[in-house]
Amino acid sequence: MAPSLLSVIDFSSKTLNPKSTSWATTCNEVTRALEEHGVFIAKYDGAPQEVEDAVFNSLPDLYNLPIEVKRLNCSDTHHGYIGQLPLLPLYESFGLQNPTTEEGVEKFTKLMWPSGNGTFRYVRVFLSSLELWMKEATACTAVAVQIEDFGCGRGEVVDPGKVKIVVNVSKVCHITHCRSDASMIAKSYEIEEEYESLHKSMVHVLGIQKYATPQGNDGSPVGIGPHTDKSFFTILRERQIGGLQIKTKDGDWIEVKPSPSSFIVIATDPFTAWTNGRIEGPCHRVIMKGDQERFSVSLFSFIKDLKIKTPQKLIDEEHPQLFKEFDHYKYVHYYMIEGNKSECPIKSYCGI
Ligand SMILES: O=C(O)CCC(=O)C(=O)O
Ligand SMILES: [Fe+2]
Repeated sequence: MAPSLLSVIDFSSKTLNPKSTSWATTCNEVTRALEEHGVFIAKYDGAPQEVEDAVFNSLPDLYNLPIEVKRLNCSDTHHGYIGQLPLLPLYESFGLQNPTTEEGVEKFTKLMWPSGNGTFRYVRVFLSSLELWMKEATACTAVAVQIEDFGCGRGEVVDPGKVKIVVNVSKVCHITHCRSDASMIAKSYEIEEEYESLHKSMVHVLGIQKYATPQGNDGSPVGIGPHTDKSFFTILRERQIGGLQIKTKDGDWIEVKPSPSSFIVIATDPFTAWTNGRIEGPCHRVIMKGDQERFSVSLFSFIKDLKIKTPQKLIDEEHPQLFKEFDHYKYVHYYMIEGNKSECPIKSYCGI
């Protein structure tokens, strides 16, 4: 196992000041980390510990429900309940649709606990703090892509003036929670226009994963096997157990060390296509060790009713277009049906 070289980037609100040069530096760090490993650790203390405890403490209750109740969580977009898979005996997961809305969490809670569950509602509180941050993180990535577009390479100092409009807008979102300022971006840069429309078409699913401990001495420790994510972006939180491993471009596995107030941000297949291959979704897996079961929650974003298209500005003679535009849900469906047999499903699906 290679030592962990993953970047830890501080997103706590004090350092997120769009007027300061530290914001532009953060954007650069994000780009570099994502270009290198497709993943980074985001320090963010905006989700209060009690809320997080409430969320994770309510998860055993969810998994202790009878199997026929768990199976009530079905979905036509492959985000229902998964469990009892002979090839993945340790793994179970739920997909909670629209988790950042009150209705989404309410609907799921009623389905699982018709007479209510007072604790589970904290999921929404937890996610609203996470969602604010996620807006910043994805905006930050868009800014980073844009910086590259201005010809500023790795490690160079970025002129903050160039990223001002985008940065200000994302901060406004952070404060007001609204996106009425989109036209500002649309006027400025082509890539921002495309990013904005993607952002408007973004929906979320909360993945709630449980990994049991391996059975007996010869039980396989594989919680979930090597895969790349099919969401547009993944933000993951786990509970101090460890076990997530990321494959580097050299083929080594890096263990992601659990740490408090941290989220793991993972690029994905659709993100690879959107950035014209600049940022690749990394292969990752979960290997269980020790005798504690493991829970994790992941905020997966998806693009609905709008094709994902590489921004024109990321295509030139040096960077010819690598992917055709595609529908995100059709790609997910393709993956579930046949793409999972391919070495690189996004290339097989829409590669040029
Ligand atoms: O639980 C984890 O740490 C990873 C989960 C994961 O990779 C996924 O759900 O796609
Ligand atoms: Fe994953």
